[in-house]
Amino acid sequence: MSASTQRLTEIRTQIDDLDEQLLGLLNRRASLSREVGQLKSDSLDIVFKPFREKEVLNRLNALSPGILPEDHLRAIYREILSSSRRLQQPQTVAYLGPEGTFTHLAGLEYLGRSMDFSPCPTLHDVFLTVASRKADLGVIPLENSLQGSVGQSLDLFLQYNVYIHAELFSRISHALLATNADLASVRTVYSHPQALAQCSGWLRTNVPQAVVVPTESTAAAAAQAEREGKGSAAIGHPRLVERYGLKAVALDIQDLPDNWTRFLVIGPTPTVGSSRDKTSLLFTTPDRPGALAAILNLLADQGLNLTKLESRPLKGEKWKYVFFMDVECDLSQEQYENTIKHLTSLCHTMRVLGSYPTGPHLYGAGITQESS
Ligand SMILES: O=C(O)C(=O)C[C@]1(C(=O)O)C=C[C@@H](O)C=C1
Repeated sequence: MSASTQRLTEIRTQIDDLDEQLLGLLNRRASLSREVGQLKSDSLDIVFKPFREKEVLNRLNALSPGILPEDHLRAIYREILSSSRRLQQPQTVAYLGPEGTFTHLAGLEYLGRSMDFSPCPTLHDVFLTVASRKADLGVIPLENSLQGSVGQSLDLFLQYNVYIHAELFSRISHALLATNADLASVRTVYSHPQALAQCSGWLRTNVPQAVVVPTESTAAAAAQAEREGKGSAAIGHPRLVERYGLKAVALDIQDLPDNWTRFLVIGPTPTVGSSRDKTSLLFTTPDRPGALAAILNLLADQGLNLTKLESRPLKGEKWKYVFFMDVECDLSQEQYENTIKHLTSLCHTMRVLGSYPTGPHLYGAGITQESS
């Protein structure tokens, strides 16, 4: 036996030994998690605690000697936490399907593979499924760094009593997918309106002859392109290639390379407990001069930073608007009780959509980076 073969045998024996220890430790962790699950079920508490998960990940990252890269540590723990949640109680996650949409892939990368992911044909169905408690959680796209808000998602918060539990940012890289690799033969390009808009420059330059047709999702577009064959293409995640038997005719076709979508994890009940980083609010203002300014001044006086303020038309009431606001602070804390009361008195209607931790930035393939 050569020296290197002997060393290899020694190393593998040590790895086996460490794996045994890891197995024991993972089982002990699982058993403790089950106990937490029992306590939660006795007090009707929610299984998914994103702030605690962020705390676990950040603490380990700070303690890590660094041989294992941060991204790997986070990816491994994503699955440990996913399994831990499942041991407490299997969780169904509704998402805008079918399989392979950006929402699905972002949800998998954030929540891990031990969740029961359940596709919904429309965003409306995701909200309905969560609000009617047919799913424990839902994943929805909220806004894109190039195209702005997904108006439908904002509007659906008005229709359904669902709450925000977590957010995540996912890098979006689009591909043109078709059964046939010849760009000149493309007559129709299908995709979700957001994806079509994010690639509009590329489409104009590279397939000017093609008609663009919106679909409910990028994966639905891929299925359509596959059904129609030659002459049809779809825009979506390159991974749709395997699911729908298509070719990736062009990669990275979004008009700007740094293309990110912010997704939200929603649930049927509000979150409670430990301190979170930000709060989302939905409100309407009285129809009088300075109504919005009074709200903004109140937050400014408290030293609270706004990270988003967007108005949407109030359906059925022409030229009236509803505001969606993100505040960089956990307004559910007791110290903000008076601020919330004051805010509510300044609004016509006001709903706290949730307080939650600042989300990680996901780069695909399970490698993640936490935002600062
Ligand atoms: O601390 C909890 O509340 C737990 O349920 C434990 C645990 C974990 O495995 O660390 C599992 C699920 C939660 O989302 C957060 C953390």
